[in-house]
Amino acid sequence: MISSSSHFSSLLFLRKLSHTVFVLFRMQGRWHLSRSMFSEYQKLAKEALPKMYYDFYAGGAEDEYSLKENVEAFHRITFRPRVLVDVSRVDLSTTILGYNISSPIMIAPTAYHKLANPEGEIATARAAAACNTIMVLSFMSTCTVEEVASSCNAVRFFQLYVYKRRDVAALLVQRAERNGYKALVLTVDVPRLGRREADIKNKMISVQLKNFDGLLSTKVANDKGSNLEALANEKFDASLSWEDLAWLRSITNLPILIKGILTGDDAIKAVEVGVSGIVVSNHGARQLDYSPATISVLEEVVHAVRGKIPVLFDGGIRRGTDVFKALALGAQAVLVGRPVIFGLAAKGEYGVKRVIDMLKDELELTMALSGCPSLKDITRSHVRTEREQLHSML
Ligand SMILES: Cc1cc2nc3c(=O)[nH]c(=O)nc-3n(C[C@H](O)[C@H](O)[C@H](O)COP(=O)(O)O)c2cc1C
Ligand SMILES: CCCCCCC(=O)C(=O)O
Repeated sequence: MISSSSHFSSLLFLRKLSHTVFVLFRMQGRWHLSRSMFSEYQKLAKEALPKMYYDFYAGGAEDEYSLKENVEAFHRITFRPRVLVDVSRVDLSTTILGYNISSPIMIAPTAYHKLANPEGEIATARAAAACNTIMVLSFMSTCTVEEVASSCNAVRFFQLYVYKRRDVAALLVQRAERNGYKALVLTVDVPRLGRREADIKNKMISVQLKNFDGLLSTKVANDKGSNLEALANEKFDASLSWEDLAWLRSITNLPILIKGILTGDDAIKAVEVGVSGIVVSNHGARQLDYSPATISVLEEVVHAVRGKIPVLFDGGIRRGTDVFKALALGAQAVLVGRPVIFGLAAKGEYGVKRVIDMLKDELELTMALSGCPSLKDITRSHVRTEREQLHSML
């Protein structure tokens, strides 16, 4: 990782290769190739994991166009920093749905943490507590709702998929509520599972999830392709629609956020049905390939919402600069998926904490260098989007 250092006598170029930003720099007379901390954790995760699991975590849908775009669209946004602002103290703290957290960086819901580390979601939750941030526990968690709740004092939200067996979804919601989860995050972009070709080739497994013991089986074992795809086809309710928000509200008192919004039109509907927030997300590019990079649609959604509910964001966050860009374009906070999993696979709870701390440190530096002592100082005019750059050339 490159840190601020006077040892660098030259910095040759920045170039994008897949998810990795390489910087060739000259230090003490020799050329070195550096990579971001994210890609170092990704590399460690790849070494630590069986290929099937690594491919599941890292992969996207079909051609993986959106997977690359989620990351690369950030690279096309530049800064408009302000100088001579007192940044001797930089405050990253914020409030999400009334909960104070140390920075606007939260943990996205991701499935199957025990495939990355034997402690599973408990390790992730403990890292969230240590970083004083919010973890969104996946509906497809390998630890139970109760185990994660009793493992630490992290503020936890619970992500919900709606199974055809609505009674099972309702039971999980009630267990989450009883165990102190503070909000529900309804994921709406998986009526069917995206075509993840690595998982199909690897015949990705689906394990029995303890949350559903005694309720239904989540283990599918066939050798025809992705068992996850088979499970989703068997269990997920593809008929879920806007009308079902009323049903969800009738079974819980928790605030409901909708995750998976990509257009202003759907954002307006979300406000109309009365949810407490939305997450702009394309599911880490694992569902509809050629869906837009999430950062490229954030502003459209923010404008449509007109400040009525908080807009959260995920997809492609790999650097503190990415967090800053999302906030400048109107997100209240961001969620990170793969970086957390790679931290978990590489170094367990410590790895997750390191990944979050690294993003926080980078965000703090970005704020200082942009002249923003607090999050409210980050404005739209601190970034220049690709469209603005093109416009200025006309
Ligand atoms: C391995 C993996 C598993 C995921 N599982 C879930 C899940 O169970 N529920 C959900 O709503 N989203 C899930 N997601 C999507 C994430 O919540 C999030 O939208 C995405 O990872 C953000 O992109 P990023 O990985 O580039 O940070 C998953 C993503 C990955 C990579
Ligand atoms: C049976 C479907 C499993 C989905 C696994 C979690 C998820 O959302 C993902 O993107 O992967």
